[in-house]
Amino acid sequence: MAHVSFDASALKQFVHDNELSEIQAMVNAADSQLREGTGAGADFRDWLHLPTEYDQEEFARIQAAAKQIQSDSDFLVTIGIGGSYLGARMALDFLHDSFYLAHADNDDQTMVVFAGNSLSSSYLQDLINLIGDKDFSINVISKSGTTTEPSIAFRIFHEMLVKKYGETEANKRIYATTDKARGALKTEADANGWETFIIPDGVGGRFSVLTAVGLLPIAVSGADIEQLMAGAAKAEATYVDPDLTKNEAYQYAAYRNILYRKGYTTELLENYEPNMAMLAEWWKQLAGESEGKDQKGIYPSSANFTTDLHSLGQYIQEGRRNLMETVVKLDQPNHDLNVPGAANDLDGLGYLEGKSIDWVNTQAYRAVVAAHNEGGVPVMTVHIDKEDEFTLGYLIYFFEVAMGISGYLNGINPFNQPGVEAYKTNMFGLLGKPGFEEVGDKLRAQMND
Ligand SMILES: O=P(O)(O)OC[C@H]1O[C@H](O)[C@H](O)[C@@H](O)[C@@H]1O
Repeated sequence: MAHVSFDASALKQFVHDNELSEIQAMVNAADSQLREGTGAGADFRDWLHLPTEYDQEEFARIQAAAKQIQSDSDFLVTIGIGGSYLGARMALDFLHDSFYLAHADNDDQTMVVFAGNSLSSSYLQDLINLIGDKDFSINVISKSGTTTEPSIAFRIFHEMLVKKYGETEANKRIYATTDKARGALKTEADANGWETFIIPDGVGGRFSVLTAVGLLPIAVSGADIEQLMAGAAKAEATYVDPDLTKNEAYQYAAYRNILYRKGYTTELLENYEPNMAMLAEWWKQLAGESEGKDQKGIYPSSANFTTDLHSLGQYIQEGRRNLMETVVKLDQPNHDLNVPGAANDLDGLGYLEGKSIDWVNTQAYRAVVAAHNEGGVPVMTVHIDKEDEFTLGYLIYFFEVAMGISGYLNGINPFNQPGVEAYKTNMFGLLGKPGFEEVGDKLRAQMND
């Protein structure tokens, strides 16, 4: 059985059979842009071959660093935001049990915790309290080395580390993942002798989970990064033929573009497993930064089922008809339970007695697809067979390659993100960063400060 399979059978009333073959020529063109580097942003396609061409020396150093951290630390504070955070975070949720952090007192396990992904001081204080006087190391991750949120968090935990261990020992407990030559973090790392890992030039942040950015924290958590890469390598080999009848990742890209052009401008990535909520957050950056530009693009959103059927469900069923859905459906949960019997059957669930809860979950999924179809919402499904490293690597590559093709199909550069600078310039103005005084003055005048 395929580890990841794409199912468009519920699109029949929304997309005619001929439409897929009619978009094939455009897919061929997008494929050439992506594979041959003739499209915009061609310098940022090195993620395409990461699973098979990863620097083996660096991979071995990641494994060795993970072992070292596991042996000397109760916590790894992983500091980063956006592409320097979401991949590892979603992988941890996906690969570990639902109450991962509740095991923080287990001496045998190094807990990976995250900082620098918001500007919440309460969060930072809570994390400081959680670590308490336990042993910890830091993995600071930033391609640019100057992003505000991680830089502030790093100051906090760096200071805490030096206070606890002294300068020399602290320097041995800092692992910096950054650009190979440029940037503030690289300069600081070299000056202090921190072990460094590389975010390759040709890999943008949102495509970097299969570099040290994701691999080091994932390995520290105890997950098998060789299997993760093996799954991605299998996907790399699988999704090469541009023929839409043979390439399911390309099919996904094609269908979402066909639907987008019909007015389905928002896509919800959905799951039926709470530990996949962060998968959607990772996917939202991948899709949003890749495609939302030049005043166009599918708006990537998400919903967690069956939970949100009791909140967003009404809107999806009957609200404005601009929604499409992509369900990531797990076919085989790690655990299954049966619905227990009850003496009095007051809740009327007796008819489910002895049935597996996962079977109930799957019937819910099937019922929702039919209801949403009926309500005018096209639903696609990406089936995954289990929640393990191999399948996750496969799934990561499925979405990455689909996003590259999808961006070119919509006539944009999928690999830049010029729009993220606008708010930063304003923020630097308001914060009084040297060089941004004029912006600050102008904004304050507008705001009547
Ligand atoms: O890794 P860094 O340079 O710190 O960047 C972290 C993130 O922040 C930026 O604002 C970009 O929008 C993201 O694409 C990037 O992943």
